[in-house]
Amino acid sequence: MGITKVDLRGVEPGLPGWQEARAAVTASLLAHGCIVITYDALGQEGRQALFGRALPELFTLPLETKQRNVSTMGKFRGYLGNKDAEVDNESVSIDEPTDKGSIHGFANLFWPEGNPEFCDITLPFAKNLLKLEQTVHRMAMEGLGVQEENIGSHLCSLTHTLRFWHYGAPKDTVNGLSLKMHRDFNMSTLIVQHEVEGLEVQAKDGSWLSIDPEPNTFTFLAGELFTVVTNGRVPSCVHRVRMLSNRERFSMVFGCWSTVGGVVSVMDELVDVEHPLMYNPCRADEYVEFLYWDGLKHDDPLKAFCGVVDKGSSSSME
Ligand SMILES: O=C(O)CCC(=O)C(=O)O
Ligand SMILES: [Fe+2]
Repeated sequence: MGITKVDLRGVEPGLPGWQEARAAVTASLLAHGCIVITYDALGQEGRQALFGRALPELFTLPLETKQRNVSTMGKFRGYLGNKDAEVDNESVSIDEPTDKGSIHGFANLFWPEGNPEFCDITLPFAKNLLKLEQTVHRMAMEGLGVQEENIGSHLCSLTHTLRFWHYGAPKDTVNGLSLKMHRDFNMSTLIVQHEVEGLEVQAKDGSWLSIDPEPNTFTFLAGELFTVVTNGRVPSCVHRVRMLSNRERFSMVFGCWSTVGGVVSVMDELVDVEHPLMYNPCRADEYVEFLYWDGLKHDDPLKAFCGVVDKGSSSSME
């Protein structure tokens, strides 16, 4: 059994096909925190321009140039590099990629004469990914019974990044592990693969499912903040990158975050007698700091950070 794949091309609220697609999206997110989607976000030419030209060019630039990619929005937002570790991967990221100025600012770091092709492709691509992300969030919220006005304010409270990854041919030639297993600590992620396999997600029974790098497919992963807003109903997806063919790989990741300093809370409708409140309101930037300093001390860092303490199990404290 693999992760469900759903075709969201032309699927809009109120049109035929919305309810069936919503049921499939909600069921897969509840089961795995993951869904694979067919969507028109990047045509063949755009795919070739980004994966075939811009990213290979960018990642062959000197390290000092790539390290100019810094973010004012918090830890883990700019250049990330692991080239000296047991894995060979690095990435750069654009804050607010649906803004033309952000994309130009990013391109100018690497192509001082500008790169109109990169900018002209990336802006509409990021806008398409934003629309897809909003569709998936809306489907999950509707599927769980959240009211329209709360869905609207949730969608308005989000910010975005577009991260580009490069993985060298795996150093670990037996297992091909190129990015360690992890949960994303943001709200959600849409992953775009190209030609080279790698993304694997963990099913509930602990087995690993690989996601084919088919063109026009996008993998939506719920992050830990999605678990908070859904009161624990949607698990954050555990995933990793494992490349069994001896090739380099590029991928693109559209990340969704709460606003910097914004408070993330469980949605009212998702707390009831059967589903008592699981998480206290929390700030994502504080969670990132917590993970950075204390994350490794805990099996479930999210619970340690903002989980509601079960009063029944605290009797030894009385
Ligand atoms: O490159 C990929 O497919 C996955 C990247 C990833 O897991 C991440 O950016 O958090
Ligand atoms: Fe990830």
